[in-house]
Amino acid sequence: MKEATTEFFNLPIEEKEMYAMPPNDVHGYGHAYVVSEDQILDWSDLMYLLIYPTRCRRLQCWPNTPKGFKDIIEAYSSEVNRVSRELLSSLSVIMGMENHVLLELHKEIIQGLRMNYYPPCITPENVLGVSPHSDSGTITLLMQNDDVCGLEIRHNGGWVPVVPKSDALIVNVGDILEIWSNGKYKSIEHRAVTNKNRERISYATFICPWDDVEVEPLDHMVDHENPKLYKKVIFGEYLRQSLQRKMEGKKHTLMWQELIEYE
Ligand SMILES: O=C(O)CCC(=O)C(=O)O
Ligand SMILES: [Fe+2]
Repeated sequence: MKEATTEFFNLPIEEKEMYAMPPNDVHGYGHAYVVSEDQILDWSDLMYLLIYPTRCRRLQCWPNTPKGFKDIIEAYSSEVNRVSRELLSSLSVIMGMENHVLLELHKEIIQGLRMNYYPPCITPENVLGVSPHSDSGTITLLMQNDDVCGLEIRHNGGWVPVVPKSDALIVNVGDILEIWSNGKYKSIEHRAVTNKNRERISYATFICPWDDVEVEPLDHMVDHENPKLYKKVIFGEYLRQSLQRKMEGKKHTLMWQELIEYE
């Protein structure tokens, strides 16, 4: 997976543009969160593919080069899908439910793969690879290069690097798990910084509920001491709203909390 993806991003731009993301779309090769002509873009390219359910795939966006890349993506993603189902099952138990509950709440898992490519940057202090944000789904499973740092998480008002470990996936809590758990598990604010000498690639698999799933704090996570903190959202609408905004850390989740206070 790592070799094939590196080869893909190192192809001439004309070849990568054969898979270009259409305007107002998220599939294919391009750039995330482009919301205005005059914004400063993040120092990265990406390739986004919807993997599951298979009937939703846009196969014309799946790269033909390098040879066999499609099969590699398929094999990698089906293993990550297996791991994510195990994680949802354990999380259900940790949250005091039967092991199938979180998976069922998704109706059908939507799984997306975002491959982020960060070229070296001669002035890394002036740009970000990815601006601060939290992921919108339930959980994210992230693989990164073994030997190039870049990912940082927000902790105590500062940024802490997540040092790569070979053969390890990083699991991020996303906004939907934050809502279901009524804020017990907070989605993690994170960003990626760039590097002067080395390119870096990361592979983020987003696990999300089906588009029309209504998400709100689970009944048993709300009680006298833990009043309901989030209002109900429809996942698809929530996702589209967050894609239309320039990333600004976790401001969007705070916004709903305010909404509920004023309701
Ligand atoms: O490159 C990274 O480590 C982070 C990527 C990321 O946050 C994302 O794709 O949502
Ligand atoms: Fe992210």
